[in-house]
Amino acid sequence: MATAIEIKNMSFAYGKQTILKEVNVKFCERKFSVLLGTNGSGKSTLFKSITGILSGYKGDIQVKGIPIMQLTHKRKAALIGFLPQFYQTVFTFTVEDILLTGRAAFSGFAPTANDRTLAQQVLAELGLEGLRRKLFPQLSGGEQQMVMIGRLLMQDPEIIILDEPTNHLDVYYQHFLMNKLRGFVANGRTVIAIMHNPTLAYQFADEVFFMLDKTVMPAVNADLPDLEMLKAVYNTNFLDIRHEELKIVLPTGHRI
Ligand SMILES: Nc1ncnc2c1ncn2[C@@H]1O[C@H](COP(=O)(O)OP(=O)(O)OP(=O)(O)O)[C@@H](O)[C@H]1O
Repeated sequence: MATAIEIKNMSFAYGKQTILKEVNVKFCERKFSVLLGTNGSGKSTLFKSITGILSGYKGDIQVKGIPIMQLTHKRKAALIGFLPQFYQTVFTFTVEDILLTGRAAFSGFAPTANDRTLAQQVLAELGLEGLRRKLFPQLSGGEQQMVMIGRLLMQDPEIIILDEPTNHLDVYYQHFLMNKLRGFVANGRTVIAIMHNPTLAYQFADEVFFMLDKTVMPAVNADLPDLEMLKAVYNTNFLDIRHEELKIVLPTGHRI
């Protein structure tokens, strides 16, 4: 299986605070990989490094064999799309404007007719047609999140990296989005996401990874919830509940 992203001997510190230590991990092409881990364990720091937002790391991060920092802006936009955990717009852009900014690396600030047609298609694909002329800052958190997913679709990168994509989404839209992400993979894209819900991770991902002790560990079996690993990561016990094909892992909430 070809590698989309490879991280070799990577370490990162904010000042004297070491966040990531000797991370070695490969994310496969055309797979849906999920990274689980506790708050503050370094997941976003890792993803910001993978996407070239943070550059102060030691070691190597390669995208399809090329060090991320050597990619031109346009090449990077064709390869990697990133949904950050936090975003803010100071300008009162409409939803359509926000979608069109997804094409900025390719069309500059002059969207083409094709870009506008694509925006219509993306709105339809995500069931957001009614939001087209609305002002982005006036949308609900979940609506904004779906529009930002749409912006990624406009960019149409080979590798989609998402930091907590189900943030703000209701339970229906969480499943809707996870199915969409599976669809992207079926269409040949690579998806890598940080998530906080182990049940959704095991339900939808091809590969599961854990952030533990400042490094990334792969799950031994992404089809079978690893209760011992979950316990080590989250410091709480988990119940493993089966309902037909569904594997539900439920934290008991008691600190060990
Ligand atoms: N810009 C920064 N300067 C200094 N420390 C930072 C900075 N950004 C993050 N940190 C610290 O680095 C650690 C890792 O943060 P990070 O955002 O990578 O965690 P995370 O695993 O994504 O957490 P969460 O699940 O809560 O989003 C935290 O202790 C955080 O306080």
